[in-house]
Order: sequence, then C-alpha cells, then structure tokens
Amino acid sequence: MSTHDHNTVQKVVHGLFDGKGDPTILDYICAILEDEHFEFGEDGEEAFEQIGPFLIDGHIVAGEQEARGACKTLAEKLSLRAQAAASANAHRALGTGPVQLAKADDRAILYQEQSYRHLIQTPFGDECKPPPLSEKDKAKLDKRTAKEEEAQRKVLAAHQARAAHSLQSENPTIIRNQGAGGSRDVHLENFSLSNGGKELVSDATVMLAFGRRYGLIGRNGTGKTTLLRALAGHEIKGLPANCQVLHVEQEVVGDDTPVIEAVLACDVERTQLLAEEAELLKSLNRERPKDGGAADAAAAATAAAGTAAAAAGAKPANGAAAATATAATAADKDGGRDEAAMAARLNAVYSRLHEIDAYGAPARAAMILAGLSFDEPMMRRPTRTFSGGWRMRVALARALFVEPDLLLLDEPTNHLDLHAVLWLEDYLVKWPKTLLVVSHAREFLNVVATDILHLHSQKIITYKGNYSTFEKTMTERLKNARKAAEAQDAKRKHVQAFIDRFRYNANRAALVQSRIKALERMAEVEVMEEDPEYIFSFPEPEGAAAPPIIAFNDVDFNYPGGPTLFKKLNFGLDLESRFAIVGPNGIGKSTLLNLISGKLQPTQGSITRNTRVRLATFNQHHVDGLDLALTPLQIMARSFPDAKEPELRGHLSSFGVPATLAGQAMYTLSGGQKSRVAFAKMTFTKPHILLLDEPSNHLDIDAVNALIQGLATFKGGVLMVSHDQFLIESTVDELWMCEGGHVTPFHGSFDEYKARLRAKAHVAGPATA
Ligand SMILES: Nc1ncnc2c1ncn2[C@@H]1O[C@H](COP(=O)(O)OP(=O)(O)OP(=O)(O)O)[C@@H](O)[C@H]1O
Ligand SMILES: Nc1ncnc2c1ncn2[C@@H]1O[C@H](COP(=O)(O)OP(=O)(O)OP(=O)(O)O)[C@@H](O)[C@H]1O
Repeated sequence: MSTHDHNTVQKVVHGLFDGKGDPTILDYICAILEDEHFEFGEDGEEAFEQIGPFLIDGHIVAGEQEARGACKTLAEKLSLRAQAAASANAHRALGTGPVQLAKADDRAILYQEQSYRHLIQTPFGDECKPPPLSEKDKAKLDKRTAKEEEAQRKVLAAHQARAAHSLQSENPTIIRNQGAGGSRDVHLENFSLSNGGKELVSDATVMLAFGRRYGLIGRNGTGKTTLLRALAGHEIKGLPANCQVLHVEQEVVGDDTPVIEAVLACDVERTQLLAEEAELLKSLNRERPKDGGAADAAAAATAAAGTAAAAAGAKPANGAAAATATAATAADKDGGRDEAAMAARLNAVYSRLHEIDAYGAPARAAMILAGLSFDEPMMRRPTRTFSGGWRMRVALARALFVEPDLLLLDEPTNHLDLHAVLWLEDYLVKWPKTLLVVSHAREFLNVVATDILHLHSQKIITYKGNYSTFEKTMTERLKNARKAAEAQDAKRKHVQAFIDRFRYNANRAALVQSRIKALERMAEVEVMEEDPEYIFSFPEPEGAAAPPIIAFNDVDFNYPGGPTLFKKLNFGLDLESRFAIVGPNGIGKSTLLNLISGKLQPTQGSITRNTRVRLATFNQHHVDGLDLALTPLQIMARSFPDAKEPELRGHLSSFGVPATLAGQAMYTLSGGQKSRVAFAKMTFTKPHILLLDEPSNHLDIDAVNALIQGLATFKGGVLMVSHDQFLIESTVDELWMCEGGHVTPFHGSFDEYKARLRAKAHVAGPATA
C-alpha cells in the first residue's frame, strides 16, 4: 500500500525523475501513488503495471527496463512497509514528533467524494448518504479531475506522436532481382514480444515457408498486430535482411495524386525510366512511340470496365523494337556522337521498360483497383478526395501491386464490401509469395489460408490447413489431451494407492521404492488452457413497445444535390425483425440505417416511429469516436452519470472488458477491445432495436460467437449491415438486398447471394502467379 502522503510522494517522484517528462504527467503519477489503495507489489511489479505505461509513453524513462527499475525504487521508498521501517527508525532517532492532521487533505475528501459519487447522484437511493460536499470541495474535485484528464491527454498526445513517427514509412516500392539463391523461408526462433509492459509472446518459434499463406488468429488483444508490427520493423531475429516485408496498416496519404498513379508510383524503376525516356525524347526531338505510354490510359479504362483479359494483354506491340528504330534513325540522320549515345541509352531504356513489363503495369494496377471496387473515374480522382476507408484500399492495392516477399495484412476484409472480399480471396489464393494475414473472418480464412498460426497463452502454434481444419484439429487435440490427462491421473492414483498400502510392509519395500520412482517419472500431461467462455449479454429492452415499431411509407431519399438513393421504400420493423442488409459499397446501406434511426429524414414520404422505442446503433464511427485519452470506465461514467460504478463495471465485463482493461486508457486497447467498449456503451440504455453496421469487424472469433449467442437471446429487433457470412447465417432470418434505389428481400441463401456476385466478377491473378 501507498503512504498516500502528498508531500513525500511529490518529493520522491520529482526527485527520482528530476526534470524528465512533462510535470503534469509526473503530478498525475503522484496522484496515482497517493491513492491509499495503491499496491506496489513485490519489487514494484504492480506499480509497474499501473504507472509503467505513463513513464514509457510520457518519455520519463527510456524503456521498459528503466520503468521497472524506477518502480522498484518507488516501492522501496514509498510502500507502507518502507514507510513503516522509516518511521520506526525516525521514532527511535527523534522521539514522537507532531502529527500534521491538516495534511489529511483534499485527497481524503476526493476519495470520499469519489466513492460516494454515485450515491450522491442518486436522489432517491436508499443508501446511507455521506454529508454533502461543500462548494469548495466540489471545486477541488473538479480541478483534480480536470488535471488528471489533462495529464491523460498529454500521455495520449505523446503516444500518438511516437506512433505516427514509427508508422511513417517510405512508399512501398517494387524491388527486383532480390533474394536470388538461398532459402526464402523465414525462421523466427525463440522470440518474445511485449507492449506497454504486458508480455504478449514468450519464447515462440515460427517457420514461414515461402509460398504459403498463414492465417494468424487469437483472441482480441493477444498481440497479433504487435507481431505484425515487429515483423514489418525487422525487429525479430531470423527475418533475412533482404526479405521485403510489407505491412498494410495505414491508409495512403491524401494528396493530389490520382489513385492509379499512387499505385503505379510504387514501381520506382518504371517511373524513373519513363522520366528518362521523356528527357531523351525531348533532347532527340522525337515523339514517344505510339503504343508506349498511351497504353496506360486505355489499359486502365479497359481493366476498370472489368475486362480482365485486357489487364494481361495491354503491353505495347513492341516498345523495344520501336526504340531501336528511333535510336537508329537518330544516329543515321544527325550522326552526332552525343545523339548516338542518347539514342543508344533510349534503346536500353526501352529494353528495360519492356523487360520489367512497364507497359503492362497500368493495366495490372487498374485490375487490382477494379477488384477493390474502384471504377474508372474513381481511379483518376486525387487520393485526397477519398475517405479513410477508401484510402486504406489504395494502400492494399499498392501492396498487392508491389508483391513483397512477405505480405502482412491486418484484418483486410474490415475495409471491404462483399464484392471486394470475394475478389481479394480469389486474388490471394493465387498469391505467389508468402502471406501472413490476421483475420477473424472464418470464410476468408477457409478460402485463403494454407496454415493457421494460433496465438494463445503467449505461444504460437502452427496448424496445417485452413480454419475449419484448425478447429477440428484443436477440438480433437483437446479431447485427446483431456483423455490422456485423465488416464494419467487414474494411473497415478493407482500407483499411489499401492504405495500407501504397502509403504510399511518390509517384504514389498523394493517394489514400493520402484513405484515411488515410477510415480516421479510420470510426466504431467499438458492440457492446453481453454479461453474462458463468455457471451455478450444484451439487456432485455425496458418498457413495452407495441407494434408497429417503425414503418417506412413511400420513402424517397437523396443527399442535397446528390442522386436519388432510395425510391418509394415501404417496409416495417418490429421486435421480431431479424434482417441483414447486403449490397455494394456506396449503395446506401448506412444511409438506410440513419433513416431508420432518425438521424436522417426522408426527402419524400414518411417514417413513423413508436415514440417509446429506444434504438441503438453500432458502427465504426462509434468505435472511432470513443475518447482515446479516457478509460472505458470513464467513458461509461461520462455517458451515464447516474449509473453506479459497479453496474458500469459489470456491464463492461459482460461485453468482455474485464476490470483490468476497464481502467486502461482507450488508446492502449486493441481494435477488438475498443469494439467491445462501444458495444457496452450502445446497449446500456436497454434498447428495443439494434442497428448494427458491420458489428463483427475487429471482434475475434470467440467474440463473434458470443455476439451470436447474445443476439439469439436478445428480446428486441435486429437489423444489421454485414458481409460476415457466419454471423449472418447464425443470426438473421432474411437477407435484404440494397440495389437500384430499392431494398428487396433476397430469396435464397448467403451462398446463393455470393454465387450471384461471383458470376458478375472475373479475377485475374497476381503478376508472377
Ligand atoms: N500501455 C499499455 N498498457 C497496458 N497494456 C497495453 C498497453 N499498450 C498496449 N497494451 C496491450 O497490448 C495488447 C496489444 O494488442 P494487439 O493490438 O497486438 O492485439 P491483437 O491481437 O492485434 O488484438 P485485436 O484482435 O483486437 O486486433 C493489448 O492487450 C493491449 O491492451
Ligand atoms: N453526408 C453525406 N453527404 C452527401 N453524400 C453522402 C453522405 N453520406 C454518404 N453519401 C453518399 O451517399 C452514398 C451512399 O452512402 P452510404 O454510406 O450510405 O453507402 P453504403 O452502402 O453504406 O457504403 P459502405 O458500404 O461504403 O459503407 C454514397 O455515394 C456516399 O458517397
């Protein structure tokens, strides 16, 4: 426990970190240490858990090791045990000194206030209320809260600055003629990884064989993204220096570059050669050969229109031959030596352009972009005109175009519509190099992965086969291990019984001895620790609501100045409704949810809504909108000031946000962990209708199962936009198709819907496939 003596803590902390870091952060750390319930733990271990991230992210210490050392020192100086020893010494040396009662100051008031806050705010609560706070104390409390929040924001800002710096990477570039000779497999041996002082991977060994496609799975927050980042940064031993690793993590920067150019720019050699060609042609006063650069636009247009054949065959008739002719003519006509040299160089440039398939590049780039749902006009638009989600697709297109030795993708299907997911699956199946993809989408993993890497209990185990095979193997292994453990246990008991029975029997002494040895030799059968099961518990809607809950009557909608998105929509929703809306990006699915929720109003027609009905929406904007500086508990307390802390904690925990996570700043949470907080926030009002926009994005496979179970027992209506086949098939009764301004039921299964989409698309493979 802490001494919670304000002055001592201030003196020790400021003395230890003299001049380092932001004083506000140091004050915040002091406030944490002064908490009378603060535990330092053995050698300051618990202190490290709590203040380590602030020390590291606030740049007060250089790294984890220094943070641990500092926490140990703080424990030695400030823990109650240390204080008791010090005071015993002081007592012996000085006798009893005056006790400064006045120092049981504002902290005590604050803690009293904080622990009673909910009672104070519950006017009719029957609990015994503490005496009301004076205005002065209230002001003190507000000041303290503001100060703490300011410190939290500074820590967040420091973290964001560091993250932005470490993510600043060069544009991905095609690297040719590399890695010739030698094995292109990657052996990562005995590596460990941690994040914010939390050990995520411990002493793991992983082999990535060239040409295989690995699906990396594991519960939210186990460290998958951390592993990809470490690989991309070449921070793990065993990754050959010449292995080109590309991690698609950040969207491309928005500027005036047209989308297709942003992709083509990755072929730096091509760009340089084309620039040199232009220079040489200018100096030689020549025109560019007809079928050279002009092929770019035509190829882009054709491929974008979906003619994949054109993507493969849009090379110029013979750029090099044309160049030879140009060069020869130049040399003959002018006879100048410089000109001849330039012409020869131009010839070499054309040869190389031809060799690297420079004229096929625009078609290839366009084909990839088309697969990711960019139409031709979109390919010509500057990247700055696109939203983050679309710029993420440009980043993905660039990586596919570059074709690195090791491609790292982190939940790529989250950013895509079903059309694009199906295209990507088909494209990756033909991927000629090594792929490591984090995904929670079963179908995607079933199609794409040749192997599964399971990150669990800080270990990584490789399973051959796709996700379904992994699931079967895992279940089988667990069953066998449990059986073996039971058999071993029975055998032990049997041997032990023999020993107990004949222990004092001199005739059997030798036998007993040998059984004791046998018992010692019997190894424990290791049974993999199973993750705790949980379900998302959606509270029962509060207050009866008679149908019709929501009815659309001849609803038309368009954004001001925009095209008509919906025409004469007529449908109703009630507590029994279980629908999923499917349709391509930009067709209006989110708009429809906004019309239902009342965020948008129809331009024609009307929507009637039962006024007693509570609707709750979950979408990525809600997840992204959570204040990263605050903890999940603070977020809940702000949104629901009348609720009591244990109730908020319980609710967070029912969505897989346990106590430790509830007190961690949001910015330290993984994608899936953040989604759970958004779920908890959304459902706290006990809504009647859930409007879920891609709810399974970021959730791990067990969490999706938990969501499915939760929705199965939910007593209200559900309308979701999703491309997650497993989720849809497990939760909804009907598919609604958003198409041509209408929303109509699709009479068929999800597989039939997919077959319909696939029939429309045609996918060409990667360049070297
Ligand atoms: N400062 C910090 N303090 C404590 N824990 C931290 C800190 N920063 C990160 N973490 C933890 O490190 C882990 C990082 O997880 P990472 O993002 O690699 O997980 P993931 O497996 O990719 O998760 P998801 O499936 O949700 O994307 C999380 O458990 C997170 O809570
Ligand atoms: N606030 C807005 N103002 C003007 N146009 C908008 C606005 N929001 C969306 N749009 C446009 O309306 C169309 C439908 O958008 P919406 O987001 O509803 O589509 P969606 O089917 O949900 O797409 P996605 O699957 O990408 O989320 C798109 O063309 C979009 O650009």
